[in-house]
Amino acid sequence: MRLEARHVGKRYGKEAWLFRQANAVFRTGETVGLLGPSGCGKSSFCRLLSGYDACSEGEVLLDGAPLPTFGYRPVQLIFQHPERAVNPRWKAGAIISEGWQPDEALLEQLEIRREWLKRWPSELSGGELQRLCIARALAPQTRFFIADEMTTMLDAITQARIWRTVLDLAQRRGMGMLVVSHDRHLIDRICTRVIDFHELGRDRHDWGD
Ligand SMILES: Nc1ncnc2c1ncn2[C@@H]1O[C@H](COP(=O)(O)OP(=O)(O)OP(=O)(O)O)[C@@H](O)[C@H]1O
Repeated sequence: MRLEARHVGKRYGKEAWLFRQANAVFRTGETVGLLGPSGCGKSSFCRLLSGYDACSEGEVLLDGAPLPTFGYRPVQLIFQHPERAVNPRWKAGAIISEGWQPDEALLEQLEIRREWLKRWPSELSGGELQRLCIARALAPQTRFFIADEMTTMLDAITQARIWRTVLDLAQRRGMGMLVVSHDRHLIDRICTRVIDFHELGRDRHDWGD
């Protein structure tokens, strides 16, 4: 499968364009790293790619067709801030099984404890909540998995364990991965290709506001 950003641009309200004419193609089976300085628009780009936000111009295509607007999302995004990705009025057990029922083995690999499932999001740490979000996003229908600073809030050992689990699943299922991180060491270790956000094929001279 192929996920494509075609002449994509984003601006918030009447603010200046954050980026324009961004082009990129991602394929299932590859793990791509996305690098760029803080504030350049990487998270915004990921939200467009996963269908969580609308492009101000251009389009995102999955095998040549627009992303589905209902049902389970084939392009899953793990946000940098998990507390913004969950419904605070749902208990963890309902959150995790929103799109599918993760199996015991996955919960164990992500070190998710059963008792967390009875708690409200506000009763969980950022790292615990992030692991629930990761499990929620790993349904068999996920074709692309976008990790936006996914493990920043976790300790090194938990980070390594989670990446091993996610990468192993990605390989077995032939998922496509897009990894956004300021950790160059992580990107170099796990990615098959690295792209610089500023090199997504846009011409800064033609922006205009
Ligand atoms: N919903 C929004 N409304 C208005 N401005 C926004 C919104 N989301 C992001 N921005 C602005 O867009 C710019 C880019 O933010 P974004 O989070 O996409 O960058 P980033 O490259 O992911 O940064 P970082 O590496 O620090 O996470 C920032 O100036 C941010 O304040």
